[in-house]
Amino acid sequence: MSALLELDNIGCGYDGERVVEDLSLSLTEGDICCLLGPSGCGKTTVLRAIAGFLQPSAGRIELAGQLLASAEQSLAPEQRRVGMVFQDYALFPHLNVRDNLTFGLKNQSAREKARICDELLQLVKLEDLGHRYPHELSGGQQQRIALARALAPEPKLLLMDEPFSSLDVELRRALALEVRAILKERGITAIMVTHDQSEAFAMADRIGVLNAGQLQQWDTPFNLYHEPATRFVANFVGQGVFLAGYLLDRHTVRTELGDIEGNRCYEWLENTPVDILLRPDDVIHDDSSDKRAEVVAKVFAGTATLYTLQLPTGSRIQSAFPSHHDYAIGDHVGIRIEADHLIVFRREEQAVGGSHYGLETTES
Ligand SMILES: Nc1ncnc2c1ncn2[C@@H]1O[C@H](COP(=O)(O)OP(=O)(O)OP(=O)(O)O)[C@@H](O)[C@H]1O
Repeated sequence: MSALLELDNIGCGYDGERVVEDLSLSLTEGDICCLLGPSGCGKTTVLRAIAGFLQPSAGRIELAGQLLASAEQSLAPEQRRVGMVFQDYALFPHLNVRDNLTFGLKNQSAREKARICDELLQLVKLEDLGHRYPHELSGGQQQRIALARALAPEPKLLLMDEPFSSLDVELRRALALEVRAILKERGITAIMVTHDQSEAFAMADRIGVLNAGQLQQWDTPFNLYHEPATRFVANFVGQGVFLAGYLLDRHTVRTELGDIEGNRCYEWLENTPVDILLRPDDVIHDDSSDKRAEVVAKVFAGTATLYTLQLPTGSRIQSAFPSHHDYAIGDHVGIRIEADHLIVFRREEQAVGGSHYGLETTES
């Protein structure tokens, strides 16, 4: 599949101040992507630049080979064939659902508009509500109508800015999956902005993680979790903690939990100080293990309980135990590490000898 949208080193901001720097990404036709990141990192700013509400001060934005914007020129929003769904639905309160849906259709006959309307109402499964006014619809129904309205002019690209954030958690999840199915059915290419990871994971083929206006990684949900490219992504996506250690050889990290061997080769020298990312599913409950840790916090989550465990040196790790193992704060539990995808980042300090990090306590 070819790239539909290309952002090439764009920079943009407000009042001469750059908010987004050197951002490049390429979106394949038919893909749904999410921009994910903490509040204020620039997600909406990127969306506004693509929609045409903000002109980039550097770089180029192209859609299907056509230049949408650069520092020198900018195509008007209505000429871009880019649809937009907003957080607050933005339906016209004085128009009923059918009139909302056809509002943006200027060149079609009444008959053609009626056909498009029927088709879209069927797509979002609200066939019987065409006569209702926005205030007579639930939040989820309003957002489905807002989606249908954005699809009516057949945009090449759909942008959605936190489309589910006004809805309660249960409805958000359900609607995220439903909207994904609708977009896939129509082969719509879309970008959604969210700061909710589970929503991004449920919706997206590809996720861009932003921090302070910089794209940290543009990847599949699987790779973001298992192969985070930066410390920020490792911290921001999923759960887990860093445990200090140093490189024993090119495959093995020595930590206070013993020597942990991963499935890859590191290019750093022996004794390089590193931090190893341990996800809760890398730390396995094992009563027969001689590695012990103290339970210092626990969060029950149905099928599993997330324990925060303190090691003899005071370092803390997390582990998800099946929830029928019920331990109390202060209990000591056996653990072992099972980490195939060993995620390691170099720690910026002097190389160390073998007696650091309380390793004496865990070496046999
Ligand atoms: N119209 C504006 N004028 C000046 N600064 C702005 C304007 N809009 C946004 N900003 C600033 O630009 C930065 C990025 O804002 P943006 O809305 O893109 O963040 P975001 O990642 O979408 O955040 P959130 O998740 O909170 O919506 C913030 O520091 C914000 O204060």
